Amino acid sequence: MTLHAREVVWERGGKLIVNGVTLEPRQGQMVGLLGPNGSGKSSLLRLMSGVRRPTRGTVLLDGTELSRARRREVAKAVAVVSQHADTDVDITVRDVVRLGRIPHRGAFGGDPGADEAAVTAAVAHTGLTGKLDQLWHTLSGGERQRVQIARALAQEPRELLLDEPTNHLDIQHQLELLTLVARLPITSVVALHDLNLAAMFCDQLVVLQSGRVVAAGTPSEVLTEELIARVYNVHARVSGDGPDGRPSIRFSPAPVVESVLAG
Ligand SMILES: Nc1ncnc2c1ncn2[C@@H]1O[C@H](COP(=O)(O)OP(=O)(O)OP(=O)(O)O)[C@@H](O)[C@H]1O
Repeated sequence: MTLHAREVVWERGGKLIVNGVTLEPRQGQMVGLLGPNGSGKSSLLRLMSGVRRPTRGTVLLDGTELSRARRREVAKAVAVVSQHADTDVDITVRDVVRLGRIPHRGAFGGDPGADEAAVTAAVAHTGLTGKLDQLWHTLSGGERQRVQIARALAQEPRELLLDEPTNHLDIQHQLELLTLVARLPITSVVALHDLNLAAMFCDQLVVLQSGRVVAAGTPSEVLTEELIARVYNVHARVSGDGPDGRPSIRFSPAPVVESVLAG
């Protein structure tokens, strides 16, 4: 069993932002959530993490509706890395990563040895060992993103929800992060904009458009020239010469409108 969304609908201001989405990742898989800006990826992740409740449909954790599950059990099982984590408080990298251990603390405290081991491993995996005492607000955008990922890893979740985790990272850290997530023995759902990274790392892809699933399957099944043209409105060449024969996508520049060039 794992974290499943069944026919979820989320309505705001009379608009169906998520419109009947079913997402049932298999245990241990990495599922890429694709779609243009505003297609509902972040909203769906918020429904799956329990931050928002669906208007209709259900999100199930091990078969129990998320809203009925015990908060601590959800917090232990599901870790979230959202796009816009920020704080003005003077807090160090170590403090932020330690926040991931809160769900593991019972009424009589947790296991300090296990907490420290989880924090140390998470920090090492994300290449932050030298930065433990640095203040959060002095970090670069990419370093902050890695700290949030370290916090999620320190939580030792079974399910990991990541909203565009690579958007501030340089190419080395993008590849390292997705390699790490792909190798973790947990289920992950990752919203991504980079179709080549999605093709390279994900087991399954789900494509949203206007809140609906318009394609789902393996990267080779989903990432076709026809789908990319239809959903993203761009021309692309797709070949099978990515790593392990996965799709590799080469985009054509967009046609430029003369009036834009004229300023
Ligand atoms: N609380 C809200 N109230 C009203 N509209 C909302 C709310 N949250 C999101 N939306 C709208 O829902 C749509 C989907 O937003 P969402 O952030 O889920 O898209 P996304 O696919 O993650 O986009 P991006 O790729 O740009 O991050 C957008 O049009 C957004 O303006």
